[in-house]
Amino acid sequence: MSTREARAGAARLRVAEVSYAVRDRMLLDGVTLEAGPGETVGVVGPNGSGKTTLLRCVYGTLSPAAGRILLDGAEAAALGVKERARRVAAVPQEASGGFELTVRQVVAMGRSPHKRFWEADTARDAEYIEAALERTGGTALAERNFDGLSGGEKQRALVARALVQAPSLLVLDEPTNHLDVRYQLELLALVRGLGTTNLLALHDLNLAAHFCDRLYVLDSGRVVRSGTPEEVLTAEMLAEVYGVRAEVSTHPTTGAPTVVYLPPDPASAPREGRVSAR
Ligand SMILES: Nc1ncnc2c1ncn2[C@@H]1O[C@H](COP(=O)(O)OP(=O)(O)OP(=O)(O)O)[C@@H](O)[C@H]1O
Repeated sequence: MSTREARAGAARLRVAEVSYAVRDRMLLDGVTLEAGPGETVGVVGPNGSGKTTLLRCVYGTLSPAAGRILLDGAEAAALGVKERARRVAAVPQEASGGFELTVRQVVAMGRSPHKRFWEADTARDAEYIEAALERTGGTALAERNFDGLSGGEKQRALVARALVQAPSLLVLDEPTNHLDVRYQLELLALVRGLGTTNLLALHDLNLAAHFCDRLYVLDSGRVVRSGTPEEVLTAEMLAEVYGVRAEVSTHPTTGAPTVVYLPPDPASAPREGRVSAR
């Protein structure tokens, strides 16, 4: 059975005017975002702009101070923990400890929202697990200790765990961070091909252009641009939001916008809070 067959459907996500503050600092300030069923939506923006905070609010490890998060029209906060986990699977940025579990055991944990806590794994669970391991290139890692894996291998195991959860919304925070270029491309193609609704934080704007249907740009906790990659990825946006010079063209083979970064103009002063060019 493929993970595509296992999927419960694709969710409609609506984030409406969500704010989140720590002490008196607004990390998210009235963020509104939508992802339609089956859409792959990218969240981009400079370091510290609020991407991880937003994703955590969506997958439920943070509760927004204001605003609403709706899954297929239902308040996410009102869903039970297990029901939310049946609908939303997350691949967080930092893999926490594997508690000395094997990769197969870590991946199997993704089935738990679908089971009673005393229920043993069934043959069907095993099929989900094998299919997810295979699709993420993790079959050969299955009996390895999770804590002993490289960053990229851990990332792939966590994606496999999210797949066996059979979510209708998949939330991935910098999923390509530790991956070599082949796995970056394979992983994003896999995620896009699942048919789930996908929300991804990405730093690589060329990958975002190629794999996302729409993008939201965060800056200082606010959405400052949104639209198709063609609409959002402009030299003007890169200068304004990231403080970099860039040229954007349409790739002759893929047809996607392609960003080429230029060295900083020595005549222009560095942006406040940014590392100056050496
Ligand atoms: N618990 C916290 N207490 C105080 N500040 C926090 C806390 N969590 C996050 N922040 C701050 O909130 C801002 C947004 O953080 P967040 O991790 O959401 O950004 P990001 O866009 O994901 O960044 P990056 O691209 O570096 O991963 C940052 O300035 C961060 O330092």
